[in-house]
Amino acid sequence: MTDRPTLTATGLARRYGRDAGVHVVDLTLVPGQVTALLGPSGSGKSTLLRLIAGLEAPDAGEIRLGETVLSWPGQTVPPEHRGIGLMFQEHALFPHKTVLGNVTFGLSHLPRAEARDRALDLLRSLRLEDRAKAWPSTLSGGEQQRVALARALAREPAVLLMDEPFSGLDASLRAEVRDALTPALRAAGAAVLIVTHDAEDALAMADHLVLLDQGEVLQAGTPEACYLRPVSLAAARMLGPVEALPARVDGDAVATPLGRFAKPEGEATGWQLLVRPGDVRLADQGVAATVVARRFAGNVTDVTVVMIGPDGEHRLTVSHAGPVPAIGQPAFLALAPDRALVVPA
Ligand SMILES: Nc1ncnc2c1ncn2[C@@H]1O[C@H](COP(=O)(O)OP(=O)(O)OP(=O)(O)O)[C@@H](O)[C@H]1O
Repeated sequence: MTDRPTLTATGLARRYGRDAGVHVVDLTLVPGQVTALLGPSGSGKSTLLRLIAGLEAPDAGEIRLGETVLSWPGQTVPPEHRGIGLMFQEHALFPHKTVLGNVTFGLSHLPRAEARDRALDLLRSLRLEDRAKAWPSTLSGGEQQRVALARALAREPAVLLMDEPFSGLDASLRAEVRDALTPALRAAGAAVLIVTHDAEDALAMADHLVLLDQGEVLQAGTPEACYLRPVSLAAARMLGPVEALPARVDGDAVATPLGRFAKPEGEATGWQLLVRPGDVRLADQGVAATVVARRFAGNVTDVTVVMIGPDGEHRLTVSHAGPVPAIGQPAFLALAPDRALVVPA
């Protein structure tokens, strides 16, 4: 595999009106790594993707691929000259070409036999070799998705941009296709950017995760770091349900309704404790609470409890595997110190 360049976006901005668009964003896409860009609707994901694809020019900042400048204010190298592959939601295959014909389509610059070999290698890596002669209309949604990916990878792009690649698939197929594609994506050696609003897809696929909200990067890092050490309530919420409890500074600790925890370094006007439903356990001893609601959810039960603290009542929902006290009964709560997420309020 040849060495492929890294894509670097620095100080990138594209504004629509006063607030919309992307504000100042830095992003690095490394060859052989999958970066997931996660954000709610309207957060600027598609805008960022269009800027990187060269479909739009930025208002400020620049995009480089290795040493080559691809975009700068008001200017952009056109999409077809950027060495960037695109796979958008509507992954329309050519209906009148076979699977193999679809994958070799962009390889007319290669001798036929070489194009065919490369396409067959890719189809093999995506477990599609026995569908090479099939027509697209005879493929399942998941197979069509994989053919579209093979077609995008065939040209060996330095960067591959994928916009909501799994949005057309139902939940069970989605996980299967995603888990089949991820190793093939890494092996292809391109710098991959996946745009998604699905936290599960992002956590499952990404080497590097970027959380985008209102046109700004809230946090970037490994999925584990973003999940276990969120920088704010907004960042934590993007990766799953979380509740906030008050935290009062007391020396070098914070006092919370669930106990005392270390105060993070740094200054803030106030702090809060974030709690994910699976991180609090019902234990034999701990913080006293009363069960006010229970909901069976398969391998866990979601238990809502009320705790009475010096500063009033706090309600919390805990996902607990195992026996749960009846409504109205006492329960004792325990939060492991390494699961205490104390962030600025
Ligand atoms: N061409 C445009 N003209 C004006 N406003 C735009 C344009 N494109 C996007 N916007 C605005 O910029 C913001 C970001 O839009 P963008 O499509 O990038 O978000 P997104 O995160 O991709 O959303 P979704 O998940 O719904 O596709 C939105 O407020 C949108 O209305």
